[in-house]
Amino acid sequence: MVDYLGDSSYQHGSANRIGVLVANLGTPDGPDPASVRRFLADFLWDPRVVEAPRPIWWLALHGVILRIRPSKSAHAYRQIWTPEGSPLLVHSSALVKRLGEALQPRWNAAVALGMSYGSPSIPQALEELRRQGAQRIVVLPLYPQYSGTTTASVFDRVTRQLQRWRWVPELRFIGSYHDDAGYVGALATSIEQHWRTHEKNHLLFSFHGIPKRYVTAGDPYYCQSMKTARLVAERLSLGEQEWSVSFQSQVGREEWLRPYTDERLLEYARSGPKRVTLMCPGFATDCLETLEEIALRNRQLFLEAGGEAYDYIPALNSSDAHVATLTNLIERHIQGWAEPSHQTPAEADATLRRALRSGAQH
Ligand SMILES: C=CC1=C(C)c2cc3[nH]c(cc4nc(cc5[nH]c(cc1n2)c(C)c5CCC(=O)O)C(CCC(=O)O)=C4C)c(C)c3C=C
Ligand SMILES: [Fe+2]
Ligand SMILES: [Fe+2]
Repeated sequence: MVDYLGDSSYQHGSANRIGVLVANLGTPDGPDPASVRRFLADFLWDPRVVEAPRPIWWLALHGVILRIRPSKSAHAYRQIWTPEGSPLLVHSSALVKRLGEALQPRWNAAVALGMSYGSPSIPQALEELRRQGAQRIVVLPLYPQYSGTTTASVFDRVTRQLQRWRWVPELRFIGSYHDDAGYVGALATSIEQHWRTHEKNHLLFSFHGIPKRYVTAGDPYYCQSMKTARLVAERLSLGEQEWSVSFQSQVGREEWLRPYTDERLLEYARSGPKRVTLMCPGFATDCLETLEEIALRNRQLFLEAGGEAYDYIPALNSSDAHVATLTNLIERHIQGWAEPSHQTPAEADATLRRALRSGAQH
């Protein structure tokens, strides 16, 4: 159970460092059915994601879903796969690299990317932070709106791994940033910039859906999504007819949050507005659900049903505005941890080594 008994170098490398674990959902290792199957088996078995009685769900998952969905999803992944790999991983890695460049010099913080499903995993990221001497860890799930299905599964994976640590770090967990002024401002600026070079059309905010039942049971996701959309619309001084919200990516037969993005787009294609701008504020980075479902599939659906114009505004990804916003968010959660240091990390290390040599207990 405890892996680190007798590891004398444990956390002494650069004592008292701050670690930042940036978490995202994850993605398959490749756009082939076998890789997608491995990813979906892990993802869809998470009781945070699918709340169903385990034995029945196991039979449905392994008996039906994992026999059909992997090849369909692999086909979708192939439409958006890049030479560098899955867009979600490419954008998340670039974002985390830039966050590291911003946070390392100011706080001597170590930053690592960990995914709930697939790799790099959350345990891998935590072990990397531990190796780098992180004794205080901020966890930032890249989900602006809290949901039990996403944010809480990051929490589960973090705490499950920390149960194996002898010396658990101090921990701060960022639950959501759906109404953060920097985040709202970055979205609004991104839309304004888009409208400088494209026509200003009806703005449809499409969020990933979840089963309606979860919201009825207390998940704040719907309210936080609506608030984000309202705040961005207010920043842009949009009138009531100029924007709306919908929910995408339903899976299965149960009712999910409405209106569904594809159904809403078909209504718009028939009876207007026939010219739309799409944005997905709930996705910190572009991924299958934005690039294949929104930018390709729904665009085609809309235009073939009589729609006239359809623009997709990319996620914030590793843009300057996103890096600045998240750096600021993390720094606010570091406050009070990072006291002005009277010793450089090297001096602190030397002090510790002296103490250990002189036989001091620790
Ligand atoms: C079956 C239930 C699902 C729930 C509930 C759910 C919630 C949810 N998901 C995201 C973000 C992402 N989901 C992504 C892919 C994806 N999601 C589901 C199912 C549920 N999601 C599936 C089966 C898949 C895999 C792809 C497919 O087969 O359709 C992704 C993209 C991953 C990628 O590799 O690019 C993201 C991101 C949120 C934010 C959310 C609840 C708020
Ligand atoms: Fe999803
Ligand atoms: Fe999907």
